[in-house]
Amino acid sequence: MSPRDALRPGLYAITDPDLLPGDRLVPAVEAAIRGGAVLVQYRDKEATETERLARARDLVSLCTDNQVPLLINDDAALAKRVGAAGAHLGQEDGNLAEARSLLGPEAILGKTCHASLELARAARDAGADYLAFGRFFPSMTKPGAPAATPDILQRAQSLGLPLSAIGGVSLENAPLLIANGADLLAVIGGLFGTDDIEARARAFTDLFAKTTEQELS
Ligand SMILES: Cc1ncc(COP(=O)(O)OP(=O)(O)O)c(N)n1
Ligand SMILES: Cc1ncsc1CCOP(=O)(O)O
Ligand SMILES: [Mg+2]
Repeated sequence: MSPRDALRPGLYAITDPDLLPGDRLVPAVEAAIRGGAVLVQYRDKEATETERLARARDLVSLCTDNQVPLLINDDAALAKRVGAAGAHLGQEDGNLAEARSLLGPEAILGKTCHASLELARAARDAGADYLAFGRFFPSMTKPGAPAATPDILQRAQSLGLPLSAIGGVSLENAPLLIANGADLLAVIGGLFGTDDIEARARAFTDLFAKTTEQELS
């Protein structure tokens, strides 16, 4: 199965260098995976290039062993260098077509669309594999990120790609995002800011099963 085919609904665990300094990174991501995370993103705007390379390599090894795709934030070239499953690109992080030609047809490429259907359409047409919206709730990690409301998830359903929701996602507000159509819950503080990462990941994961069961009954 290609990494793209492995994309399925669930918890999208995104790392943070302040919450997971140094040696805490790998065990924390391991715990998130044990708790059911379906996708991992290495996001680190603080480390040196050498540190980023080493940490990305450690995560590729962990995620490959666990058959969970690892995406690199902002940096398709680093994704290529370490053999990651793909990259997440914001509006200022370079072009999807270039990332696709660098990483190949099987790579997973995500694109930030904030709260804009127009950006989402453009991302789909440029070859994104999932569309990322948010921030939906106040975020300590990125307080200034442009705000979105859950109805954008409903409106983006027609684009036919998996939808990711980010920004202040917690166990309390996650059901609203899932009910509005989020396939992936992208979480930093609400996951890696907790004492028991595995339990929190499992609790997020269980929300997907519950919402699906409710939809079926
Ligand atoms: C899954 C996901 N969604 C949104 C973002 C934000 O990307 P971007 O707008 O480029 O902001 P930074 O993360 O680079 O600060 C993301 N990384 N992942
Ligand atoms: C990267 C990013 N983009 C929009 S909000 C955000 C941060 C999400 O982190 P948290 O889950 O801690 O709010
Ligand atoms: Mg970015």
